[in-house]
Amino acid sequence: MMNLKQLVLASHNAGKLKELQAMLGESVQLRSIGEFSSVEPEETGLSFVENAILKARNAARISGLPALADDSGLAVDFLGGAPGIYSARYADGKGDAANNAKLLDALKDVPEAERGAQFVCVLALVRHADDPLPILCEGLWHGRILTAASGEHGFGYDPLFWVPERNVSSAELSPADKNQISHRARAMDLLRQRLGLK
Ligand SMILES: O=c1nc[nH]c2c1ncn2[C@H]1C[C@H](O)[C@@H](COP(=O)(O)OP(=O)(O)OP(=O)(O)O)O1
Ligand SMILES: [Mg+2]
Repeated sequence: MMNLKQLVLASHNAGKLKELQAMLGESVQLRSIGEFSSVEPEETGLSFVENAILKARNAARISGLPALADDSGLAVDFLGGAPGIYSARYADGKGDAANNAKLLDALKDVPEAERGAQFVCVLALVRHADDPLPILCEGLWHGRILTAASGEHGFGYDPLFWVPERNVSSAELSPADKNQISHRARAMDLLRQRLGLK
């Protein structure tokens, strides 16, 4: 289908690169778009799908290689699905710690039963910048937002995301465990199937 030994990851997030590379194994080498450019494209889409495609096309254009993009985020029930596609920008670009603090504040006094949330991941793979048929795969992960941060692993909102099936926060899971059950793992599972890698 395409030469998957040279796949560029359209992401400047080191946490994503680590997780996706671990899931793909050694048969596919993911190269970061950071090797080619430090300019991040503006994520102007209104959906995870649109932003994933936009990032993948941009990376393919810059690198000349097939490109994989991951657009992901946290949809909190009590907030009507926010921050959603704006998760990375929730605290106006001040970073993970500020995002987490803002989320804790937004859910202050909200009881446990109303703290449901989903991590969402959309993966988009394009063979070239103008590919008319991107491969799209989605994964969801259901959990709850904690009332305080817990755990040191992972990135982003992991310290605030309670994983009911394991009784720990996402940041308390080992990387290997997170990579078995996360939203990203589910999306990658579908992608591997679509590519005939499993
Ligand atoms: O497994 C996860 N564990 C914790 N947090 C996560 C996860 N997956 C996504 N997230 C959060 C991080 C960021 O606040 C937003 C993604 O935003 P998103 O634009 O897709 O990624 P990004 O800007 O960090 O890197 P890039 O766009 O270059 O791929 O959702
Ligand atoms: Mg981003």
